[in-house]
Amino acid sequence: MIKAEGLRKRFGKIEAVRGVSLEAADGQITGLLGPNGAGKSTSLRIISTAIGADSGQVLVDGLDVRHDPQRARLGMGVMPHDAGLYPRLTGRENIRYFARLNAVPKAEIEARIDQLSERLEMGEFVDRPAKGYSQGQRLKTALARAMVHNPRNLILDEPTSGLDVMATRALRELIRDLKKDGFCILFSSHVMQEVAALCDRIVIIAHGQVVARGRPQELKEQLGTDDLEEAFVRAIGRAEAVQEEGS
Ligand SMILES: Nc1ncnc2c1ncn2[C@@H]1O[C@H](COP(=O)(O)OP(=O)(O)OP(=O)(O)O)[C@@H](O)[C@H]1O
Repeated sequence: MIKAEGLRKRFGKIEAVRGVSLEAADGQITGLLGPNGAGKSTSLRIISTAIGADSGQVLVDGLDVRHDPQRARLGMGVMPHDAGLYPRLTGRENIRYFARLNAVPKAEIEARIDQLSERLEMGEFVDRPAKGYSQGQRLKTALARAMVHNPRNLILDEPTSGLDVMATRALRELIRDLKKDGFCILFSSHVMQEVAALCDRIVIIAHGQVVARGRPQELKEQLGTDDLEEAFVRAIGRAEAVQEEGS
């Protein structure tokens, strides 16, 4: 369970995140949806402790990430926007390195990697250097790495970006399976169809602020349309109108 309250983050003159609050429950898929530059990655980076917020609070399974970042991190698996693999290491070595960082008992590491490699259908490439990986192979390795310490909360930043149709479908299936297993999944996307296909709850963000939230059906009702894509466009349009009034 992830709970963020009043997150704010400024980079010089740019206020990237301006009071974002959101909740992602166990056994649910929560989508953070917004156009380019809306503040999705920054919010997820704050939640996953990659960067600190200027203000606001993040609780992961009730633990305040600022007070106990190490313990909070053990409860989270994070797949950043750029997979961030070490190119000279093989997939297995990348995953093993993370397992050690996250205090997975040495005796369990190889079995865990084999299990994940099978679940994610990594095949022979897991033992090849990451340097030559395709985008899909990079993502699978990054996901295995995020899951190696068996965290209950998964944070995925644009997980399907750059994947072909088949790989996107496979990843969606996997995310649905993880949901059935009770994981709390929070992922970001700028593609409405992507979020519509997967999410139980959607949080729409624009200009660093949450502009609408709810189940897909609730969003359609709130924004007065039967079409989820149109609902997204209307929510963003309203945020832009408010932004222009204020400037
Ligand atoms: N390290 C940084 N230094 C300066 N500005 C930054 C930094 N990180 C993010 N920003 C700015 O903050 C704003 C929000 O960026 P962010 O990456 O969170 O958006 P996003 O919603 O994830 O966008 P995208 O869909 O394009 O990845 C943007 O204007 C971006 O340029």
